Amino acid sequence: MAQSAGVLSTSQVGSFDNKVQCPVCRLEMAAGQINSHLDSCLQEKPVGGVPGKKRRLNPNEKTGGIEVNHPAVNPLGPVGSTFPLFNKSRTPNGPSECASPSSRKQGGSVFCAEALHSQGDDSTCLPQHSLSPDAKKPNNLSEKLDGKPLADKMRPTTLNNYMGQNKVLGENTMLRNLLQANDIPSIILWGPPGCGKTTLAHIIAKNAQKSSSRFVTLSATSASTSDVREFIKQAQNEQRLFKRKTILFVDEIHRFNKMQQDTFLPHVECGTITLIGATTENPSFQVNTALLSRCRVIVLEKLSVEAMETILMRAVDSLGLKVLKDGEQLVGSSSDVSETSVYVEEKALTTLAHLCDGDARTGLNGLQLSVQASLAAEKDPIKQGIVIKEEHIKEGLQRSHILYDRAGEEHYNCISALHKSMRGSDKNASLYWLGRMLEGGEDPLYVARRLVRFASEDIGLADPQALTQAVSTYQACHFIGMPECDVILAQCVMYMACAPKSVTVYSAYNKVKNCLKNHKGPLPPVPLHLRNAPTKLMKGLGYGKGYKYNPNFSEPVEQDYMPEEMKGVTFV
Ligand SMILES: Nc1ncnc2c1ncn2[C@@H]1O[C@H](COP(=O)(O)OP(=O)(O)OP(=O)(O)O)[C@@H](O)[C@H]1O
Ligand SMILES: [Zn+2]
Repeated sequence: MAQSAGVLSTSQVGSFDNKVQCPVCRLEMAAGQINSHLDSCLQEKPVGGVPGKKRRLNPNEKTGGIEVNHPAVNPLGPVGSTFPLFNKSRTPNGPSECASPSSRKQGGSVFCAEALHSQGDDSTCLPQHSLSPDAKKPNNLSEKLDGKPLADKMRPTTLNNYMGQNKVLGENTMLRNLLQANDIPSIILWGPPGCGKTTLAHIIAKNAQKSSSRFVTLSATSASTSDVREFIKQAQNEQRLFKRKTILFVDEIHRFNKMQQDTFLPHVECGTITLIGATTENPSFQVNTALLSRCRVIVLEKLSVEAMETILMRAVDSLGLKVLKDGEQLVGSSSDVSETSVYVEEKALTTLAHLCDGDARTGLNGLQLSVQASLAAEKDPIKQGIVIKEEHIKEGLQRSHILYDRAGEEHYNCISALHKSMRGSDKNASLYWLGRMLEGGEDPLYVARRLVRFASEDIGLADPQALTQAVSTYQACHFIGMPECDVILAQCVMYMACAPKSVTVYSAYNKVKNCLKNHKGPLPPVPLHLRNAPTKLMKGLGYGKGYKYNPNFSEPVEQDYMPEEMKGVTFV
């Protein structure tokens, strides 16, 4: 029997004395009322129950930490919809004023109708339409560059335009097979910034949309535990009322505290929620083990230079830029130069692909900035074509994007490289790694703390002064901060690299720790003669008895300091 979108069968509604929540306005009501409520609720949703007052549709409307990607403003269209039912009634099927028959234009942004993307390739659609809020003026470059960052506009919506990551997404890989079978397990995407974690999550979600799953984004940085509970309640309702699964995308999942992660657990387990987490941090340290064991970890890699070149070329095409091959000159071939042409040197693109270190966001936004800067600098663009050169690209890449991820793996990799270079007494390498961290925005105190540790661990008694140097460095950095403290750290790093090294203390103390760890049975008591005897009772018990106070003896004193059973054990 045909059923209208808003009507639920009795079996979906469940028992009449059950309380359910309306998936549209989230009002709680008796299950028996939901059908009639939905009919009116879907017509028009009043704000706070005031009839007649329309609810505004905000772009990327936020409810606490829960981001409801609204199809009216999301280029992904219905994929991002939290309440597809509601949206269905609001967005009539069929084309509207966009140039492409399968695209719709709403709320100032144009996006492709589901139908086109789900056929496969989105390349026909994305470059033409999604670059500009006004698709009618595709030739106006600066308009194309307005609004959202280029990287966002270029976000692929199908696997066809998703570059690289062949190890996990190539033919016959587990993930691709699961994607094709539309059988998505809970996964954690682990990879460096801008390698396509969020993009992949969206592609997966879009795929799942075909089986009418719901896709919700939750930001681990802003969602509170009550947001999480609220979200789970909704997911349960969706499951109960519409038999609809919820795919939850949690960016930066490592930022969720253990309690928040725990809240998800049972719901991931029972299948109410399919979790897609993204993290730049090693999940084995940062994600709750119980949650980790219920998710597959997919490791994404930095994008290769070739993949980056393809991504950049796609952006160049969509912006309508022309590529100036190596050796080609603009001047002299004036017949080719049309009035408003903007050219980009092939060499400049290659440089960009190398410089962005596998981070597509940095690459695309670097391209955007350099194009914008060149346009702004050109006084008389009508006369001649504009050429974007390698140096423009280099300027476009901000210094802070020196390929250093302060919070992630890079942070640990670099500090480890610094430590090892100093240990190897390589001044140059030590300074280099220091520079990589500081110029990348590392906290100077983090480096200084490591120097303090190094002074003792690797230099130790070979030059006890090193510890003083390191502590002074820490304090100096604390007083003056960056950028002035950079040279202080450099001085100390040089000192450490050049200092003589000794690990005698470090390894002796390790032996002590091991000895204690491996001790079987109760630890031996402290010998009575070494105990202090502040009270009569203790004295009576023999505390301190027979202790030889060394200054009282002119000769070296023979006395045991180790417990009886440890006699003769040495660490140094
Ligand atoms: N594999 C890819 N193929 C094509 N474009 C990509 C790819 N990866 C990233 N991009 C582009 O880079 C942009 C940023 O990527 P995305 O948001 O997926 O990165 P991320 O890995 O989630 O990074 P972060 O950890 O910083 O959030 C996308 O909008 C898209 O334009
Ligand atoms: Zn309602």
